[in-house]
Amino acid sequence: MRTAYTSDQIRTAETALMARLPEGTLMSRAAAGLAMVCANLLKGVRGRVYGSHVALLVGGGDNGGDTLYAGALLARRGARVEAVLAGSRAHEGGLAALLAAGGRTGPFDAARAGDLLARADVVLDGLVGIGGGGALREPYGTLAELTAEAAGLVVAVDVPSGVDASSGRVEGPAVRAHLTVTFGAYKAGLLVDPGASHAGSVELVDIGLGPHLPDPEVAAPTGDDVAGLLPRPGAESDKYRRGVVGIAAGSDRYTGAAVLSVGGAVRAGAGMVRFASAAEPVRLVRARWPEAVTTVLDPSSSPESLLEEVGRVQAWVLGPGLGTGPEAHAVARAVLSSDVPVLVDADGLTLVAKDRTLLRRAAPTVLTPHAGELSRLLGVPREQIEAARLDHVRRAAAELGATVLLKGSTTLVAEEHRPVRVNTTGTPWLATGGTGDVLSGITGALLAAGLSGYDAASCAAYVHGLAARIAARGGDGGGARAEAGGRAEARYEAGDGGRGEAGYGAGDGGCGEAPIAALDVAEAIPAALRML
Ligand SMILES: NC(=O)C1=CN([C@@H]2O[C@H](COP(=O)(O)OP(=O)(O)OC[C@H]3O[C@@H](n4cnc5c(N)ncnc54)[C@H](OP(=O)(O)O)[C@@H]3O)[C@@H](O)[C@H]2O)[C@@H](O)CC1
Ligand SMILES: Nc1ncnc2c1ncn2[C@@H]1O[C@H](COP(=O)(O)OP(=O)(O)O)[C@@H](O)[C@H]1O
Ligand SMILES: [K+]
Repeated sequence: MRTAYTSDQIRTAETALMARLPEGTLMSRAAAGLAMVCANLLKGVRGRVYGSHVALLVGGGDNGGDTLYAGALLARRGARVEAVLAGSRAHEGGLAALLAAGGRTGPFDAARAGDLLARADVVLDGLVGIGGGGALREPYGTLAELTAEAAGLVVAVDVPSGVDASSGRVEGPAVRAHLTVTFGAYKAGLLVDPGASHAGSVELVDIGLGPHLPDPEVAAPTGDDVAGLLPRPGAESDKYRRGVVGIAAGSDRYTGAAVLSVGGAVRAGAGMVRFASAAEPVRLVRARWPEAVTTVLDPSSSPESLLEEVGRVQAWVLGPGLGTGPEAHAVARAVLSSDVPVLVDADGLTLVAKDRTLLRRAAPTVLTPHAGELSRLLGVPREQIEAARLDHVRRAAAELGATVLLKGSTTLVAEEHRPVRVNTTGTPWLATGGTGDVLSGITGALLAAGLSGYDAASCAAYVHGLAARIAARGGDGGGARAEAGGRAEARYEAGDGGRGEAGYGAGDGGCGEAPIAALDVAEAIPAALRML
């Protein structure tokens, strides 16, 4: 599990560690790690450190201090290091070290900064780290914007300046780094969008903080974690023990969502899928997935007897394509009255947003909204949710008493009193109609197999993202493994090399990926499971 923390948690841990060490030890550890990563990058792009150009953007705090010391180490190895001192002050020891090593410094001047950035092989963003707050003030904001035109690689020191380290919020100009070298522990804002997409690939430098860290705020399961949680059939298994999932989805008007949700469940390994709906979706599901056992619901039945014909299930998926009228409401009421875990998605979420009494139940509930659906559930504008995803997914879990999986560029899973789980797989090609329906089926299958809502949702998101990447790469597992992942990994191979992440972590929709249809994602689930 990759764990991540807020700035306050990091500061508390640092204070405890610093009390045991001579002054300056942590900064020198951080700077040494940073310089080593930069030296490797320079060797990659220039063949050697000697003679390369390095630009330092230096703020007035310790983030600037790290940057100056790292610059000094690179200058000692023959790099031509020039610093823009953007603050009213600069870290004294760091500045002295850089000058003593032959580095050059100067105050902020837009033309000079632009010139430096055009020449540098590597630019270090040391404007602001965990001490940052709110939108960047001038001249930091201008410098952050100028980094977009840098010719070389942009390396963020600890955190990309302009990104809130605790939440990933970005309130104004912010550095978009190819690589972030972070110290001591991952900051939550590096894993959650929009911060995550500013951070690029993230490399952790150990400064000995580990024993002082509290419980994390955020955790990103690795492929090994997911593999350890996924159910596997044993010799004693039969279809009932593996888990029967009920799917109440689709309507005469919306039929595709039902086919996709059932596909997700079948391919994710449900022991059996029982599908209950109107006549037309039942006909289509039977045609595409003959494995599913289907029931045509009689809308004139009472809520108590509506699902009687369906048979026993261990978990329900409710909502994709269900519609939002009185008949759909009756189905939602019947499903949510059951004593088994229920996943509510799509139209089911609209029904629940209008009638929160549906959520008063004893068995676990998993809600899988995208930002628009969460906006309806919480009564908060969608943009606010997109800007502060971590805060809102936590709030939803607490307020609605459910496990909440918030979909989007970084999928988050929240449950009260647990770290928010961040998904690391996926590709922007997933942003196409119907892929969420597939996710609902995968999650339902895992719930039926007995995983908790929290584990089912986070494992399903991981498998779904992995399947999408395999599908986007043409369904060839071997080819996908040979290629590197997101833009940063492709260039620096800086991923953590964990199972799945090296070749299949979050993609950027570029290199070697092509558009996918939702059914392709369902079909690629077995290939994804084989990799875990
Ligand atoms: N603690 C440790 O043990 C270790 C810490 N380490 C390092 O220290 C970093 C934290 O250092 P820190 O606490 O000095 O804060 P930092 O991130 O440099 O920011 C403060 C500066 O930013 C400025 N500033 C703030 N907001 C701003 C805005 N919106 N717009 C513009 N300016 C803004 C603020 O300006 P001021 O408010 O003072 O005018 C001040 O100058 C941490 O990220 C890591 O890199 C490592 O060495 C490992 C050991
Ligand atoms: N920019 C993006 N990058 C990666 N994944 C995305 C992005 N946008 C959406 N997704 C994923 O695509 C899926 C879309 O689901 P959803 O919004 O429910 O669509 P639908 O209702 O059409 O099925 C979710 O799994 C979501 O996390
Ligand atoms: K920074």
